Amino acid sequence: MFVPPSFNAPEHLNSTGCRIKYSEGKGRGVFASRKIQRNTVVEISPVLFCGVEEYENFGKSTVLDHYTFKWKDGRTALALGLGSLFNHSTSPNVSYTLDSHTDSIRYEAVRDIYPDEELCIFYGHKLQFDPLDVSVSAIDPEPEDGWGGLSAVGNDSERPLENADPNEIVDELSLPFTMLKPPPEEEDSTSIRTVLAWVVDVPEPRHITALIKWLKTSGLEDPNLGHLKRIRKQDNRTTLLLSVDPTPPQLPVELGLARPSQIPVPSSAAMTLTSLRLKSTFWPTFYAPKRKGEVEPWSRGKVAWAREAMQVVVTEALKAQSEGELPVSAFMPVSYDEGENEKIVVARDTRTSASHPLRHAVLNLIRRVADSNLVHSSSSEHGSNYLLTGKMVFLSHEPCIMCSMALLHSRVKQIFYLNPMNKTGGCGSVICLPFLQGVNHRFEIFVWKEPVSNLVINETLDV
Ligand SMILES: C[S@@+](CC[C@H](N)C(=O)[O-])C[C@H]1O[C@@H](n2cnc3c(N)ncnc32)[C@H](O)[C@@H]1O
Repeated sequence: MFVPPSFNAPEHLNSTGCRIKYSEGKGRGVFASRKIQRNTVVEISPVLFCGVEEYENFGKSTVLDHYTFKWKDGRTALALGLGSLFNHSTSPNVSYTLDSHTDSIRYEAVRDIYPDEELCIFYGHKLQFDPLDVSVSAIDPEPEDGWGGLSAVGNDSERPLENADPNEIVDELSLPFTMLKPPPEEEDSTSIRTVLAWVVDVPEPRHITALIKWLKTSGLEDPNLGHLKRIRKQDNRTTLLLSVDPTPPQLPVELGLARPSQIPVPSSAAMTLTSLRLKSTFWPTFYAPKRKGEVEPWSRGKVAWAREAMQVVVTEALKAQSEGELPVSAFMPVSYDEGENEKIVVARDTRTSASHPLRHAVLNLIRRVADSNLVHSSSSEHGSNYLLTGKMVFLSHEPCIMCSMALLHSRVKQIFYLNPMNKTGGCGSVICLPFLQGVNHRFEIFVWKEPVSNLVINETLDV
C-alpha cells in the first residue's frame, strides 16, 4: 500500500477515544486517543452493500477487495466511518459483529486498550498481504523476576515451513500438544454413563414434524445430543427426545401432548457393538466406532492457528503479571474455520485486583462471553448466553475443579492448557471432571507439550 511520506491522518470525531494515525508498515490505522475500557463499543459503521454478481464483475479486482466484509447472505459490505481502517492482528483487541438488523458493523474492545495503542481486528486466516504484527515483547517487556524469559510459543524449528501446504496433515506425534485419553468404553450395563433427558410421547405421527420444527426455534436444540436418535419407536409408541435442560420444556399447547417426562439416556455414542446394544436399551444411540481418545487430524494451518492462540494466552498472562495479577489467562479464539460472527474473548485472573476469590480466568472468560451475548442477542431468553458449545479454549494453566465444572457446564468442545496443576487441577491432575461418570457433557483435553517457559504460580493455588 502506498503511503506518502508526509502522511497526515485527519482527526476523527469519534467520541469513544479512537483516532486515525499512520501505522508503521500498514498504512492508516485506528489508535486510542485515551484509555478505552474493555467491552466499550468503539465504533458502529454503517455499510454499503454490493450484490454477489456486481462485486464479482466490478469490485473484486479493485482496491475495494482489501476493505470489504463478506455479509451473511453472500453480499459484500464496505464499512463506512472508521470500520475500514482497522488493521489486522492475530491477537486483536477489538472484535466485530455484523448486524443485519441495522446494516452496520459494531466494533467492541475485548480488553482495556491504552492511550496510543493501535486498535486491531482479526481478518481471518487467509490474508492477501504479508501481515506485520506487534510482537509480545514490543508491547510487554518481559518482567525480569526470574520466571519469565518467554517471548514466543513453540520451537521455531518445528514451525510450518514458509511454503508448506497449510492443508497437509501433521503427524500426531509432531503436534504441539497431547490429548488426555478418556477411560475405556463402557461395556456392561452398570458402567453405561447416562444423563437425564426430557422426552414426550407423540401419539399423532403428523405432530412429529411440527415438534421437530418447533425444537429448532425453541433454543432447546442441543448439539451434545447428536449421539442420540431423535425418535424412539417401541411397542407402538412414538417418543420424542426433547432436551437435557434441568427445567421441563414448555411444549406448544395446541398439540395437546402429555407433559414431558425425564428418563436416563446415554451420555455418549456407542463405540463398540456391545456398547451399542446396551446403550440402545436406554435410548436409540448412534454407533460411532471411532477409537476413543483418537486425535482428529490436524492440518499445518490449524496447528499454526493453535500456536497463535497459545501466544495470545501467554501475552495476556505476562501482561496480567506485570500489572500485579497472577499470570493466569484464558482465551477463546475465532475458530480455524471462522464461523459467522464469532467472538474473540480473552480473560485473566483478577482475584488480586478484585479482592474476590472466585475471579479465576476461566470464570471471567465465561462471564465475559455471557455478558457479551446478553447485550447482542436474544439467546439469553433460554438461559444459554454462557454457552461455549463447539468452542475451543486455550488456557495458561490447568483449570481447578470449580473452573473445570464451569467449563463442563458451558459445553465447551476442547481445552488446551500449558501448565498442569498437580495439586489442584480438575482436568487430569487431581481428578478429571469431564471423564467422571454421570456428568452430562464431555470435552476433550489437550496438554501443551512444546517447550514454553512456565508461568510459575504457587502449585497449591486453584486457578
Ligand atoms: C482494511 S484496510 C486497513 C486500513 C489500511 N491500513 C489503510 O490505510 O487504508 C486493509 C489493508 O491494510 C493493510 N494491513 C492491515 N493490517 C495489516 C498488518 N497487520 N500488516 C500489514 N499490513 C496490514 C493491508 O494493506 C490491508 O490490505
